[in-house]
Amino acid sequence: MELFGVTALLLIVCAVFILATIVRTRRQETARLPPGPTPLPILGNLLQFSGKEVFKTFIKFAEKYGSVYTVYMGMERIVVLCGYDTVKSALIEHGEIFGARGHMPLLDKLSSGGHGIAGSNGERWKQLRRFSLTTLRNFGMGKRSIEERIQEEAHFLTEEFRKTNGQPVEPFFYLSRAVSNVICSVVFGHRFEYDDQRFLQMLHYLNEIPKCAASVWGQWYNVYPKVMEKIPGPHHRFFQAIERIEEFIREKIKMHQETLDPNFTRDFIDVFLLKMEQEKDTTSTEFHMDALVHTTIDLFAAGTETVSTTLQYGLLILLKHPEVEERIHQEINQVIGRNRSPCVEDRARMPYTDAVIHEIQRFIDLLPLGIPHKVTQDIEFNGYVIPKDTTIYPLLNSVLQDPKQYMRPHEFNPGHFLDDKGKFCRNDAFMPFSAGKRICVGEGLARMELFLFISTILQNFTLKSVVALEDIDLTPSLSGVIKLRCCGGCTHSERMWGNAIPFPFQQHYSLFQSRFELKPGQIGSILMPLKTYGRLQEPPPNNLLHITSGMPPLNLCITLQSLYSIHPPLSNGFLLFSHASVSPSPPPATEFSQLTVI
Ligand code: HEM
Repeated sequence: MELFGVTALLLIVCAVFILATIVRTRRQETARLPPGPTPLPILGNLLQFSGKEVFKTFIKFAEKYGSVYTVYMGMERIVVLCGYDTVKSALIEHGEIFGARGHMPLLDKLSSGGHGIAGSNGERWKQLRRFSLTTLRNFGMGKRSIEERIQEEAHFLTEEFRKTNGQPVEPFFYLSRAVSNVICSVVFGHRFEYDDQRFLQMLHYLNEIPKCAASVWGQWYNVYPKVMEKIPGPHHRFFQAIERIEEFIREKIKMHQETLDPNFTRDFIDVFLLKMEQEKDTTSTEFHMDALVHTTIDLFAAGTETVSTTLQYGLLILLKHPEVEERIHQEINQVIGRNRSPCVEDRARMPYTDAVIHEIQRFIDLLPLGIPHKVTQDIEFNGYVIPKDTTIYPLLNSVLQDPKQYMRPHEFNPGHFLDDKGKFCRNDAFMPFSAGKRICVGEGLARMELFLFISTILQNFTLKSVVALEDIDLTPSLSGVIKLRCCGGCTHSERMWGNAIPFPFQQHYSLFQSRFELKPGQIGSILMPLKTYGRLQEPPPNNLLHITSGMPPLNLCITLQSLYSIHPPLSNGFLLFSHASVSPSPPPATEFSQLTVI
């Protein structure tokens, strides 16, 4: 009995000693880490986050713990960097150490465990990034420059707008095709017709990626990937989308292999295939089939959704600020006129337009959290020690809306990029593309596209809102890793994605009533997929339901209700309230056509 008592006592002493050692080691470790909110076991600080606008919680923490702090997303330790000075110091001054890609399960899934540029590190990342930048640059200077490809596409886009003949249109529907065609032309060597079924399928799948990243489901997946893999939910659409995109890219590569001519490289894939051939005997080569597939996916995906969402959001902002749009029209009139297409050189002579585009990007703050980095070694930073391999969030939102850098950070104000003489003025805290070693590969291309598309659209059309300006809501409908802002019914669709719980029909009903009025003789179009999501393997580009005027509102609602009850929304394609109508007549010599937006 006595022996038992002594053994028990010894065990207790040992347990207390071990526990004390663990607590001491953890204290020592955490004492040197940046401060932060106290985490719970397993959950970390998750309960303190607002599901919808994660970045706002990050900003709140910064107010309490300072510009460098530690949070735990589940069990993963993350050091968050806030404000221009801190982010610049890390990504630029200590760029070598802060320049690695951090852990992000959605990205790992997209890059199939670290192939491609965005998800890789080390020698693989260096080689693939350098190769992609050089190849993109060479295409820029080649026979048919990237600028010409964008001009051509902007022309197709305005022609498409014109074809709608006064009917309302949803700009995103068109913008994503046009933008994607630019990167397709560089990567695959050709553009697609706007009604090409395969192309539309791919756009549908591409659209699932940001939607997942912006949704609560995507955020949970980023924290508990293994658990979420097993739980059903809309995030599985993302996995399916990646598989389909990968199949498509592999098909394209196969076609390229069959027709490859070493003396005439048509596009990015051709140049990569030749590089693979050159290095086929080098055992350490990074140029193999998986790298080609995933680098192509990176360019195709990153090159489509980012720019088209920026354009879509940008048009909405211009709608809300007609005085800004008017000044762009004046600048277009003075510098470009009506008889030629806008070109990149015009940008230097159009400071106001340039400032507006910068301000659009700053204001919409597309990737508020940035994309995670990690540190490649222990580093003493701002008085703290960040251990090797810690995931880093460079909070781009805190840079783009840093009150020390921008006069009125939460307002849309092109003056942020203009001096008192109206000249364009740079601001180093303009970091929508991030900064340092990992800065966006497509920055140059994206900036060219934003300028050429916006100036071409406004050279041909004026935007007109059919709702009161104060009813135009610029709040993003979803905001996780990426902010999404869609319009009209799309907002609903995005919210559905976020919550995955169907909204009661009544809400749709009131939305229709408030936003969609059919007048006699007028045709309104509602873009609506007719297949169920469950059965839907392909996007439904042509399954558009056109509801003509004269249909009694009741009928309209019954039709929608019955469709809605069987068909949960699936993408931008669902119930997209038309957003703009385009004047059918060619532009008069001195005036612009009208793009009426609801
Ligand atoms: C408005 C448009 C765009 C925005 C706001 C944007 C923003 C960003 C941001 C914030 C990053 C993360 C940088 C970091 O890790 O710190 C990034 C990375 C990247 N972007 Fe973009 N991007 C845009 C357009 C494009 C385009 C058009 C392409 C394709 C040509 C592209 C390709 C990439 C790639 C490949 C990466 C990964 C770079 C790396 O990990 O080294 N992006 N982008």
